[in-house]
Amino acid sequence: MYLNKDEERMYEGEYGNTVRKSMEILVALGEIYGAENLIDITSAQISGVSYKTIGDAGLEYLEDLASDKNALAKVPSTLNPAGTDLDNWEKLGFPSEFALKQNKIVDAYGSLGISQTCTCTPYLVGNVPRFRDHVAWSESSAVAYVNSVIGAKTNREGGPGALAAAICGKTAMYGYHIEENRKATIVIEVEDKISGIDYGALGYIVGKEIGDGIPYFILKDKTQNKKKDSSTDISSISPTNNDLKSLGAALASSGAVALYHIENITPEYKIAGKKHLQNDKMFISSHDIQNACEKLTTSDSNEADLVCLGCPHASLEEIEEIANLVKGRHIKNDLWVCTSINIKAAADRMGFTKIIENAGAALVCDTCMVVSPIEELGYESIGVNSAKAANYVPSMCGLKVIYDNAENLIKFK
Ligand SMILES: C[C@@](O)(CCOP(=O)(O)O)CC(=O)O
Ligand code: SF4
Repeated sequence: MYLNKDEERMYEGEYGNTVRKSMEILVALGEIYGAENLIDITSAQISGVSYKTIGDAGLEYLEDLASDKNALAKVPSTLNPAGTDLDNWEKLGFPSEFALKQNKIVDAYGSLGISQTCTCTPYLVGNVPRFRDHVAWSESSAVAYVNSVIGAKTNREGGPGALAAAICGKTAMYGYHIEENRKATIVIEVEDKISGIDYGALGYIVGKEIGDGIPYFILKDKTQNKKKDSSTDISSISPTNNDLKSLGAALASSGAVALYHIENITPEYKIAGKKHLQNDKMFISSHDIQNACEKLTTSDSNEADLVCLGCPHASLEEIEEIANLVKGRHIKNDLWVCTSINIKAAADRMGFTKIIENAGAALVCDTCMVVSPIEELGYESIGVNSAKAANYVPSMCGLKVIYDNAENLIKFK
């Protein structure tokens, strides 16, 4: 692989051990994937933050990298969710040994110049690349969002690869960084109008079917087409950014999707094309969506001990919707709304946090139902409106799942 003079100096260790090790990781990845050179990136997003997923070995690795005071991230970089709410772990009942180790992990990242904002929706809080920027992100749902909705370019990096990229300000030129590799591989025609949890169910079905393919969605609404007496072949419904974050998260969790296109909606749909895909088509009906929702529910009961919303981390609008739903009422189940500290600060000011807390629920920052040790908090069943969470919680936490919209999951006294 070709390295320029400065990259060679990094590789030889002239900038210290951490830069050298990081450069070695980037070159090794580049060689595995056949990259010819490195490219500059404008941002990084680093997974591998929760003590639950990286353990003591991960903590040691990070403390070793952070002991080299010459190493600092070269580009704006943020962290994935941690295993606890870093400020309120005690109040929420997280085990103290876990919380202590968790704080050490986040401190090590901080010493490396990585922003200690722990969120899987960094694109809502300032880590916002521009169209066509090269970036190195690793949270799979954020990778899907930044590639598809924003049109920046990233591979699905692993945690160490994204951290190495942050420290060097570079990544290897292969995969989704190359224009040619961003073309759609299958057309998915969604025949009936979808909303709410249907987007997650759709992502779940398609991800399972296509693995690491690139879907080109056409979202239709049969009823509307009938009314207009036309059956045009273009997307006729318009998902919100929240719908897109649910769709991408699900696609990336049941499959290894990193990029999707939606006709008339996402920025690259015209270049990604569908003309070359005459024979590669899949049709999804409301019946398929209903089946997927049922499959994602593993609990026999219709009432969960804990309802956990915000996977990926909730936006301010989603928090407002929850506040409107619970305002002046008392919730029977425990309810967590997971988000970033930045969005919570805005929710505090808007009065949403107070409303949610008065109803008996909590706005939980920095963490989520998958990467926190909820299995140690005595819950047996969980209600989620995220297909990604529904897909991961049984194996990552061992709880029974109910997959439904928030208004059906939250029970009132
Ligand atoms: C499940 C996930 O959202 C969170 C756990 O990842 P990690 O602990 O940051 O490695 C990771 C992913 O989907 O990329
Ligand atoms: S499991 Fe969901 S909430 Fe947790 S880090 Fe992943 S996307 Fe975010």
